Amino acid sequence: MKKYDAIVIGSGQAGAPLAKKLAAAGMKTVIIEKRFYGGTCVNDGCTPTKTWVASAKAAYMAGKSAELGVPVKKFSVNMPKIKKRKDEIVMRSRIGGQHAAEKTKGLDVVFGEAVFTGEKAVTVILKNGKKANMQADLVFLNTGCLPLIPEIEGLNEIQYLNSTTILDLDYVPEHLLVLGGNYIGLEFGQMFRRFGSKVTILEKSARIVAKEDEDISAEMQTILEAESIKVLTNAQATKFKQKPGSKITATVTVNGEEKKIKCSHVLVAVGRAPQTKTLGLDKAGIKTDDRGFITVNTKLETSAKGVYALGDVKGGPAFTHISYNDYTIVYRNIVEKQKLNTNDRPLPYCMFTDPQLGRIGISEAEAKKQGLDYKVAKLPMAHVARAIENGDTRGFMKAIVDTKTKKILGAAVLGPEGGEIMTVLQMAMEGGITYDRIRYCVFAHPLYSESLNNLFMSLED
Ligand SMILES: Cc1cc2nc3c(=O)[nH]c(=O)nc-3n(C[C@H](O)[C@H](O)[C@H](O)COP(=O)(O)OP(=O)(O)OC[C@H]3O[C@@H](n4cnc5c(N)ncnc54)[C@H](O)[C@@H]3O)c2cc1C
Ligand SMILES: NC(=O)c1ccc[n+]([C@@H]2O[C@H](COP(=O)([O-])OP(=O)(O)OC[C@H]3O[C@@H](n4cnc5c(N)ncnc54)[C@H](O)[C@@H]3O)[C@@H](O)[C@H]2O)c1
Repeated sequence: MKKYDAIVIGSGQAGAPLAKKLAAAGMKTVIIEKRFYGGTCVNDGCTPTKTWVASAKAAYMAGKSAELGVPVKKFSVNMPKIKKRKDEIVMRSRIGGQHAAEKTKGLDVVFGEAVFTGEKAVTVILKNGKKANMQADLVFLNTGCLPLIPEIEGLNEIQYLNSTTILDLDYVPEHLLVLGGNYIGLEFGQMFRRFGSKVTILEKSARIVAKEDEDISAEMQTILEAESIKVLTNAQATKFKQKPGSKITATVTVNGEEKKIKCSHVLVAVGRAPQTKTLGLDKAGIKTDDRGFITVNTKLETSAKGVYALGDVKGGPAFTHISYNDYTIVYRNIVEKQKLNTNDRPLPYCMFTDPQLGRIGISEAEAKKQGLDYKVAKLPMAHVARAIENGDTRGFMKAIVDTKTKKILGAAVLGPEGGEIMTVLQMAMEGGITYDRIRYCVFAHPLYSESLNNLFMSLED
């Protein structure tokens, strides 16, 4: 039994930086990874998808360039090259992270699957089949999630894709049927439409991006439909069938009516499930909720003292920046003896459709539900000088403000550089800068953010 000060399980966006920092702080640390160093963000999430979003944007711009007076007579999508570029960027990031960890003094990097055998005791089933037993007073779980696969008749008999396996494609599917109309479904759906696939999106809720305000869902749908993406809401697949060598037939219910859709590929994008089943959590007294997510307090400590869960595996918002922030909270509390908790942090996020949807704070629906005294400022991108100049006026900016204090409570920016504009508003929120000040702020012309003047001019005092 090897004794460490800290065991980190999973090399995701919390585990990898945490392990290095703990070792640098003088704690003998081991990080255990069963698959690829860097976890989801680097290998199957943000890095590969945003690399493909860039290729898809290039295809979109090539098709649109005539509008800007630069006709591109003929262009093609070279999927093997697009995949190779993505693989190279992923590999650089994966290997870079792994080498940096391996070079860190006081840190052991072990490849294998970790399983609890007791309180603070872990066995690793190594890649060569051998076992390694280890123990530590502090254990950090950063085991992440995997795509959730719903039980639908015939789904397991077809070769469906998920957000990981779709990244292996080196060709463009003829007709991609996407289950799920949120982050993964919309980002991949738009991407593959731009690569040349016919795309149909099935969303079980009454609208896509269903957690956002209704005007966001409606505008997003208009944007996608303008690219000839078929969006079906109140829609669910009930059965899949495929005869050898022929197309997949999906039986779907749309608004209660049954119909058949023939497609060449199916992408399942209906959420993600935690990787906790095989961890042996019961051996260590670590509790989960009914969906298997690890229960933590606001300091990210689990029901077992000295065992922490970070990132997606603890449930709640599943974003790289949240996982990374989890690491800083845990590290600063343990090593720097601070008293940080998860309640005090903002929750920004950005959906990387084109245009992006940048979001921070509360939505209009939430303000209404909470009975707040609020006002809504709204500005169509068609009124934004930079958007007109760039020839892309899709979307709008929207901010929810407190009527009395004039503070910004939340914002949604669906438009070009929506994530960056949202971040400007996030900084104003964090700094307590009120909307009446932003209205007269001097911003460089003609930036998108300059239009925050006009956004808040739209409010009557
Ligand atoms: C397609 C896609 C696109 C995304 N795009 C974005 C985006 O643009 N922006 C954003 O903020 N977020 C995005 N996300 C979400 C983001 O990737 C995750 O929230 C983020 O990676 C956090 O992951 P994590 O740190 O919780 O763990 P992960 O990165 O999932 O790492 C967990 C690691 O633990 C390992 N592991 C699991 N069990 C064991 C075990 N028993 N023993 C050893 N190792 C184990 C796994 O192999 C894995 O490497 C995207 C996700 C997907 C799927
Ligand atoms: N840009 C980003 O930050 C980004 C990008 C991709 C993924 N992610 C993260 O990954 C997580 C997973 O993304 P996701 O899009 O798979 O999950 P999600 O939970 O965000 O959305 C799943 C969607 O599928 C719908 N759905 C559920 N069951 C369905 C069914 N049987 N048929 C049709 N629709 C169904 C849901 O109503 C929902 O709209 C997200 O929570 C997000 O945090 C983030």
